[in-house]
Amino acid sequence: MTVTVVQRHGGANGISFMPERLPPLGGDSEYLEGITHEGLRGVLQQVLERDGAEREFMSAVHEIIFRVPWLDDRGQLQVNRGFRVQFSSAIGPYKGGLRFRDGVNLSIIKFLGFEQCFKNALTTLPMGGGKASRSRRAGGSDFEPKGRSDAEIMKFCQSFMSELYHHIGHYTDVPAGDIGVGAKEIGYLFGQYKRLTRCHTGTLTGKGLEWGGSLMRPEATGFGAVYFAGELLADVGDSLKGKRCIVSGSGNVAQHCAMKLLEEGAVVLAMSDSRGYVYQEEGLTRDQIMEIKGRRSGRLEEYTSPTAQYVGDKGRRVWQLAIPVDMAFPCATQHELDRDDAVALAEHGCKYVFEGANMPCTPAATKVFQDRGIMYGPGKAVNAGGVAVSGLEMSQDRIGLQWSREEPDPALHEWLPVVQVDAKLRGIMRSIYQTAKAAAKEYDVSLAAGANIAGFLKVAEAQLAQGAV
Ligand SMILES: NC(=O)C1=CN([C@@H]2O[C@H](COP(=O)(O)OP(=O)(O)OC[C@H]3O[C@@H](n4cnc5c(N)ncnc54)[C@H](OP(=O)(O)O)[C@@H]3O)[C@@H](O)[C@H]2O)C=CC1
Ligand SMILES: O=C(O)CCC(=O)C(=O)O
Repeated sequence: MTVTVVQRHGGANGISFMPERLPPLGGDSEYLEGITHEGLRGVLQQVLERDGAEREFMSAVHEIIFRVPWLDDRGQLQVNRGFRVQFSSAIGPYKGGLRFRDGVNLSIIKFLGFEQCFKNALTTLPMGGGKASRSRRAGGSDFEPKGRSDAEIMKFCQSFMSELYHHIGHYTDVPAGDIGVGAKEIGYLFGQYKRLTRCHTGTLTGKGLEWGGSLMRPEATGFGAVYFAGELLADVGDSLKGKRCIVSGSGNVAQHCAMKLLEEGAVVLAMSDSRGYVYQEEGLTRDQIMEIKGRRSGRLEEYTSPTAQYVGDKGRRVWQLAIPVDMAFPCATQHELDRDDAVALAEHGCKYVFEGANMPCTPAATKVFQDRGIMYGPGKAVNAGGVAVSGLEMSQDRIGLQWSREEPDPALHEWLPVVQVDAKLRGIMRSIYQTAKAAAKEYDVSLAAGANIAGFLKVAEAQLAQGAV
């Protein structure tokens, strides 16, 4: 069952307009007018009770909220909530990740979609023969895969896709992974999509290499964050070599960020999860990070090492580690780094913060960075490498080829232009940095505001050129 909440005469922020399905804003009863289906009325009533305060935002975007029923291993019926929010398809199909995590709600999905819009605009990908990128879209569910069996995850994914497939397609809307959605979940989602549509198209990214995925999609976000940092440091006459770094999280983005930092000669002091962190004075080794990396569904507290220390997080977050630190890479989740954490980082000598996660620093934290002269790379620029390689995956799916990671494949380069995914990713991250910097200079604002302006202008100009539809 789907509940679509849209406004009759277009959205207040002028970004997205969808056909009318429900009456315009007004009293709650207006939303329910003419809806005779008992179940649908019940769901709508719940939506209004839960999210009724968000009327203005509800009117500006296309939101889809649906029930996801599935049977757990005990044969008990479970019902989760599924979400999808589409903002703008001005510069290409909607594009953005799916998040499966306890506590996911419409507000989180909206913020992710909003950031995604401008991030995608910054990627400058050549698509369909022109210079285009994808527009924003975000989705997910309050389903928590942690602690669930593979069979349960598969059943949930199949039920989730049984509704979502109505709204997606390789030229319409292309989901990917985010927190709680990795290669396994993408596989189950894709299988169900294919079963329902009978089409093997590139409708999801982050697919397995053998069935339409791109090399380097798993690494792309974390590697891209380090490439962005390298660009900024080089620009100010500094380098990553020997830099003492704290990386939060230990999931996809954090792991690849940490591995790339080591490759570039930096030192990774600590990594974390939602319960604590692992720390080693002289820096974690490649083997230790690889071992942490293997713990996707486990807990860091179960990680044992003769040298590294596990610290349970009882209000003392990884950012509060009382050791000299040069750089911070928050790569876990939104608002994980607050004002006190920013002050602690500043006091321990931190000079750079790069957001691998989406909006990990609170506004109060970014104010501290500004006041203390800490250089700050915003998420929509720093972590855009993931969606950029998703864009490359879409291109590969369209032409039915797989590009190489570094060296061109001699069998292909005779007759087709060859793209080396790693070089392309580096180039995209360089271009994002340069674009944000140029806008910051032109408008005399911070790098973060420069990234916002550059992303916004691309979307707005495309939209205006298309008659503001
Ligand atoms: N995957 C991608 O390509 C992209 C991801 N991002 C963003 O990067 C971030 C991480 O995503 P991803 O690595 O894919 O997700 P994963 O699910 O792979 O990993 C998330 C990690 O963050 C940890 N975490 C969650 N909440 C907290 C918290 N409050 N404090 C400390 N650690 C926490 C998790 O720990 P635990 O196991 O305890 O839950 C886990 O280690 C998100 O903000 C996502 O939106 C951005 C661009 C692309
Ligand atoms: O690869 C994608 O489509 C989206 C990745 C993502 O979730 C993000 O950029 O925040």
